[in-house]
Amino acid sequence: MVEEKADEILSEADHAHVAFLVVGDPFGATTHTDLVVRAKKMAIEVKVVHNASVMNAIGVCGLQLYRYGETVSIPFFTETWRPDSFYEKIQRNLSMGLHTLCLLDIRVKEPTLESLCRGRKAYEPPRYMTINTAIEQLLEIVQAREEPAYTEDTECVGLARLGSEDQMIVAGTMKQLQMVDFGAPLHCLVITGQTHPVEEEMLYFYRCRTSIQH
Ligand SMILES: C[S@@+](CC[C@H](N)C(=O)[O-])C[C@H]1O[C@@H](n2cnc3c(N)ncnc32)[C@H](O)[C@@H]1O
Repeated sequence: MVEEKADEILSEADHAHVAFLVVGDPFGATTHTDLVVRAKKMAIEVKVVHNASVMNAIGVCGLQLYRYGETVSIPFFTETWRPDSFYEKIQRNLSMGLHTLCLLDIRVKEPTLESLCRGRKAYEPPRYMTINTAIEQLLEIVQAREEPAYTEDTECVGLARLGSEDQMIVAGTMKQLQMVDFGAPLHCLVITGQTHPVEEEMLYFYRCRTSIQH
């Protein structure tokens, strides 16, 4: 709705107070910033209540928020659509020694192919990308590259259900993390850049061992 029918949200503000609730921080997504820009252009007063975001909650793994480069989003690959534009961003971050936060695709309310053809409303079951699928796709796109920015031995941190009682954080190589069952969504992944000794000390607590880490 915020992407396609923002006008409906904004036009209500003519005669009523409108609240727009988001997951995470309102400025954790560009579409929300766009909504504020449009509201301001229409002279609608905007008040923001900030919230915790995945963008700062990942600090829990010990990698310093100051030492991250551009965040990337990893979409589900399909048979015919396998975009890899995130690769250059990861490469750039790693060349500067910076960490990369990878946000993983969420597919909810996706119309089924059948419903699109028949004009009836039916949706695919929701899908949330796991850390395992993200790593599989990340490794697939470096297969054909001569000097890949990362390999299956690159250090990463996988984080699941951040902020909940059963959050799970495991540090290890891509190959190691691929073997871990992170459980229910949401998942995200950090590709580790150069680390400071204090970052290493903290990562030690989450290092991939034979038992599952919490
Ligand atoms: C498009 S981002 C939206 C972020 C949100 N606006 C915020 O500020 O937190 C959604 C992605 O962030 C990551 N994410 C959000 N919350 C998370 C959590 N609690 N634990 C792990 N990953 C999370 C997942 O990869 C998820 O698919």
